[in-house]
Amino acid sequence: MAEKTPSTITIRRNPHRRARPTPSSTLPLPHSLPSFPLQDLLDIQIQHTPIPPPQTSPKPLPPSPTSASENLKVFLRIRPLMIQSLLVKDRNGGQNKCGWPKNPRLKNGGKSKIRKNGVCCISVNDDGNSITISPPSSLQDSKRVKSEVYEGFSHVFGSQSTQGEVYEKLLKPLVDDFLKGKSGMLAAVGPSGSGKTHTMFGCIREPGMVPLALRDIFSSYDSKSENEPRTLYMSMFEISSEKGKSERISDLLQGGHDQSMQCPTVKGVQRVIIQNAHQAEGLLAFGLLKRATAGTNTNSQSSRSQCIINFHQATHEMDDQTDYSKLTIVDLAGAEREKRTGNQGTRLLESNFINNTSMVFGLCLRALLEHQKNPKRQLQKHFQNSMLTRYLRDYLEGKKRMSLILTVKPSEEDYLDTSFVLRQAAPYMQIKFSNVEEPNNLTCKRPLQALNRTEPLKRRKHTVLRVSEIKDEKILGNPQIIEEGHANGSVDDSNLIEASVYSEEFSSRKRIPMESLEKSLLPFTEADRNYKVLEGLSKAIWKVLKEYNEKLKETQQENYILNAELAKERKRCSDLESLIQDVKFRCSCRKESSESNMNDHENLQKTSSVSSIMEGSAQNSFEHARDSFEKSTSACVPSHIMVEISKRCSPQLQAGASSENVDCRPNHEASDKLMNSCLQSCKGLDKTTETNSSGENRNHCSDEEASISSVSDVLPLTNVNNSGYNEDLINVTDVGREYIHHNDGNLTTESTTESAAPLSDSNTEILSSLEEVQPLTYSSNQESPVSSSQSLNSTTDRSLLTKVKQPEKVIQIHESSIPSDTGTSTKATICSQQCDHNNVSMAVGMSSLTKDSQNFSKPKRRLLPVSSLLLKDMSSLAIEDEIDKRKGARVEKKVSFDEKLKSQSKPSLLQLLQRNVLH
Ligand SMILES: Nc1ncnc2c1ncn2[C@@H]1O[C@H](COP(=O)(O)OP(=O)(O)OP(=O)(O)O)[C@@H](O)[C@H]1O
Repeated sequence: MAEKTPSTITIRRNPHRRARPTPSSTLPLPHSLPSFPLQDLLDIQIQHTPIPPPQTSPKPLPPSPTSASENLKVFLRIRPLMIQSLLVKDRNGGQNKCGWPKNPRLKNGGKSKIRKNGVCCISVNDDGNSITISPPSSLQDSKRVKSEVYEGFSHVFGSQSTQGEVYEKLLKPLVDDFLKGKSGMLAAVGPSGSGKTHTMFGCIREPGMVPLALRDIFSSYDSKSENEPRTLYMSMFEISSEKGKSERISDLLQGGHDQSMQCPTVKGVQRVIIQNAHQAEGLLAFGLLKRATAGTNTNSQSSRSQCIINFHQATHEMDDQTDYSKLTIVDLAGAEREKRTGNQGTRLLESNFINNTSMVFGLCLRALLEHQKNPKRQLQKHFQNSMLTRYLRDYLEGKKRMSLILTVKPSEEDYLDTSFVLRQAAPYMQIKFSNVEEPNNLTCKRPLQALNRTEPLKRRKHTVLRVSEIKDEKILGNPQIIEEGHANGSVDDSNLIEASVYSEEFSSRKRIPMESLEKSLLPFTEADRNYKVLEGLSKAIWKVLKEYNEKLKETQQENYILNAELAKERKRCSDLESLIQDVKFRCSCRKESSESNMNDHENLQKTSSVSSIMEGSAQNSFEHARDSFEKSTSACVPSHIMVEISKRCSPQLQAGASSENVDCRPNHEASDKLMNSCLQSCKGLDKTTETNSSGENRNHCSDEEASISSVSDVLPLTNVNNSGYNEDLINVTDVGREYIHHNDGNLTTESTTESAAPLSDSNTEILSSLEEVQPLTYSSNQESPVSSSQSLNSTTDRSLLTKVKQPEKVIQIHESSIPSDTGTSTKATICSQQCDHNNVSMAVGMSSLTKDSQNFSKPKRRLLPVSSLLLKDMSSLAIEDEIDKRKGARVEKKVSFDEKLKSQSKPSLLQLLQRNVLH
């Protein structure tokens, strides 16, 4: 059912809220929103304070004289300008020991600007506690930088101040406290070449703070020696850069070596008992000579390390390791800009180290100031970032008194460096030392100070595991620190370190209840869980990377194998190519050498195949044809010819059929002679052709034709290409021509006889037939274009006939019987097979000549027409090469045409023979 929807919607508005005054004593409820303090905002009265002049910077708050706590004393000393000019003079005069090239960015090698150094940019105000620094005119115009006033210094020493004046105000109070048992420290801070080392150590004519302090101390000892005999110890070492990568502590006293540091003490640094001031000055001079210095563009003898000198005072009742008071004097290496110094290489690495240490030093003081302004804010542990600050940790954390001396250069050229140092150091004056240790507390050494803090991560892990391990033992470290970190919402690494330190310290002493343990373990259990999660994640990543590494190795192995196989295949290909080249070379050699054509292996195989084919069929046909031939020609062919035919043909055919290496040359010659003999024998047939028309011969002929066709089938002509066939035809033609040539010789001797008539009469047809063949001869052999008619008509021209002849062709003649229906017909079956383009093996099955005629008185007359007709008929066959047959449809047509010719060749040949014989 559909619910009924109200026709009207009533919106209920909440009643108007009235702002309730929040009781000041009670906190607001968490769910109640405080009212917007509009009335309070309207009641605020804006006080129109006078705008300070633009050229002056906002004044830092001066230390309140009424404050009970003691502020950090910051002194300022301005180096004389004259000295700078002298330094410049030395630099230009070649007396500068600086071996580094001058900064190329400085125009004219800095000479023009150096001359401007005569202008001072710092002026000491009348109160003696403030200065006014004015930028150069160039900066005032371009960047609109105005003059700045820095005040609040404990004292400002002008350029004309002496070392004694500085000592009286700077170090004398610290020395007095030192003698009274109060520890203190004096550190010189300032840019490079500003006079820190000069202020601290001075020279023979103007001894610095340290010699003056020694003199003051020993004078005090001399006056109080009888009452309170004390022993003064001295140590001197430097902290320098180790190739720009790490820090190194070197003992500067005689016989000192590189030392290791265990905060805040330096392990192994010599403590030398000072007997008098003269001895101490000698040690100082030795230490300064040993100190790392180098020349830069700003200072010919620039300090490259932080030098620390400690004076320890002890009474005779104390042991060596217990100090009554301690005075530390630190000469920092001056911060420097690369643009000014032009440092390169090692100097640049040193410069980075020096600037880094100076920066950390300033950060520690800033952190201390911020912590003092806001005690809830955790004191940053910047002191861990350098050895110097670690060593001076107590001073930088405000637990011991210290004083700073800022040294600056007054020239306009150094305006940027000077203003930077002043801007950085101005806030330091607000640092207070409210928790200064009493003199008696100086003897107390914290156990944690002996711990090495260079491995905080390792210590933290150890602490976590340690806490988890001691969970059952209900032992925990300092709960106060842990709770402090827990109250702040986060546990800082430093707190963990501290906790670990104090846990070790207190673990053996204090047992706490279980509730506190569980409460204090919360951050550690969470950290432990996070640690385990990260550990599992890292293990998983490591496992995946390991698997990928294994796959990569497998792939590389496969790649190697494939490369090896590829190399093998390439080698094999190269061998095959070389083999092919060798075969080609041999083939070319065979081409050139016609005598050795048949020696080729493939040709031999083909020849052997042909011979093998012929062996079966031709042998039978031969036997049959020979019988027929002997039978038919026994009457008309002379007996000696028959004997010759029998002699030459039979062994050759038999040998050719049986032997693989058939040398067709003898067969060729034998066949030529056989042909000649046959033709000669046929000469006598021309007389009987007209009278011979017996039907027996026709029947016999049909039988013989069947045998010939069978031979033709066995010996197909498809292996004969155009050229080969033409060559074969030429050979056949040559046979006839030889015969003609041969007869020509006979005719020459009998030129007036009757035998000359057939050459001119009936042999005109032979000539015409040969004319048709002759172009093929020239086309295939590129002979000179001599017309066949001419050569043949001039029967006496032996040269031409000889030219037509190609003795290189290998011809193999097979005898077969070609019966003629007229009794004078002659059939020649050409069975040729071409092994290659230049190797022609031709088998001509010479049919037996059947003749009924008994008269062989003029064999010449009929011989020529018969052979010419035979050639003409054969030329008209246009037998194609088998290779061409395989090439396509066009070839198929030819194949069909050949087959057609094969089927039609017999009647046409017979017709031609009959027609010519009748003619
Ligand atoms: N108040 C001065 N009176 C006379 N000569 C001074 C004064 N201040 C510095 N000099 C000279 O200036 C040159 C550079 O001074 P010093 O080597 O003390 O500078 P620095 O601040 O120590 O430089 P760095 O930090 O590179 O070591 C020295 O030859 C020194 O004698």
